[in-house]
Amino acid sequence: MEERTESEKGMRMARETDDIAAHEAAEHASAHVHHGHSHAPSSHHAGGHHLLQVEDLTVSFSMYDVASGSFFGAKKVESRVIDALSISVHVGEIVAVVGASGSGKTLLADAILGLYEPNASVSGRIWFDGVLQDAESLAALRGNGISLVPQSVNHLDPLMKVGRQVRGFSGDAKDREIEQNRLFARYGLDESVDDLYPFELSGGMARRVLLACALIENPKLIVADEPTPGLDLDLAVAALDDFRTFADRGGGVLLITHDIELALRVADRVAVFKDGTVVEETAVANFASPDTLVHPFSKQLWHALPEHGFEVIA
Ligand SMILES: Nc1ncnc2c1ncn2[C@@H]1O[C@H](COP(=O)(O)OP(=O)(O)OP(=O)(O)O)[C@@H](O)[C@H]1O
Ligand code: NI
Repeated sequence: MEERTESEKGMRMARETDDIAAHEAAEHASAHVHHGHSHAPSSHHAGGHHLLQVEDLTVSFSMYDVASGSFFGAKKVESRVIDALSISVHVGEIVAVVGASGSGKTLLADAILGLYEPNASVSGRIWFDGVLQDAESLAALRGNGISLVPQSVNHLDPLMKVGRQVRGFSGDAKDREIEQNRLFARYGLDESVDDLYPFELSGGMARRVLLACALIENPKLIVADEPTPGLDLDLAVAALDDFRTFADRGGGVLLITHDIELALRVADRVAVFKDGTVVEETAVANFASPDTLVHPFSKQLWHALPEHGFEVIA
């Protein structure tokens, strides 16, 4: 019930330059994680900013607590599902977000895309490409700088043929068609899929279509919310390799996934998510051993990996 409730209507607009200056200073004071991938290391030092920077993000929902009395006397309660979360993605980087089901990963994706449920109240700061955003500007960046690979295949328009959806409504029609053909070939989608409606797709095909929709928009940042379930291993690997290529060419990827093994293959850093916040943000290399991981939950995740015997430690 403190200052957070003041921002019911969306992201607080903290446009004071002092804020940003303080943030940049803090950023440069903290040690950067360097990794083996071949992007220009100057890209984030020169500009002094991240591609994406989320600070102190909090998302709560107001709901009626029917357990608290009679139905009509039910109190309205606030449930905080994302709590003071910070995360960043540099140019050239894939940051994997791993964690338990229901820990708020999809809500983080939604917040970055400027998608809010009517009963949500959101506070915090999100910078994209060095510019502080609000709910409206994030919504404007959707498909136009930031692309989402949504978790649910229900995001496809049920009444529009697949090819039309993949090509979208901006850009040069001819270029889009060429790119569509390339993506279809890449993901083993037959030409005939162009003419299908979403309900005619299998789950795996729908996933591949969602990937194509995001990649064709030529974004700077891809937020991928569980992009691989339902894909064969080689298609999942192909999808992640594409994210790697995309990042190496100067993009950024926030990769939300349950598949830690696959994530470790391509990511530069891992953000471990628990109960609505990032408990540890670490270089992929630190996942080589539980000793280089700091938080007990990260160690638990390590032990639960298949090659470490699915060991569950209380
Ligand atoms: N509109 C809403 N109103 C109330 N609670 C909500 C709403 N949307 C999401 N939640 C709650 O927020 C929590 C986080 O949900 P979210 O979908 O972000 O989790 P997740 O980490 O993506 O889970 P999964 O790994 O299963 O996809 C859940 O407990 C969910 O029930
Ligand atoms: Ni989710």
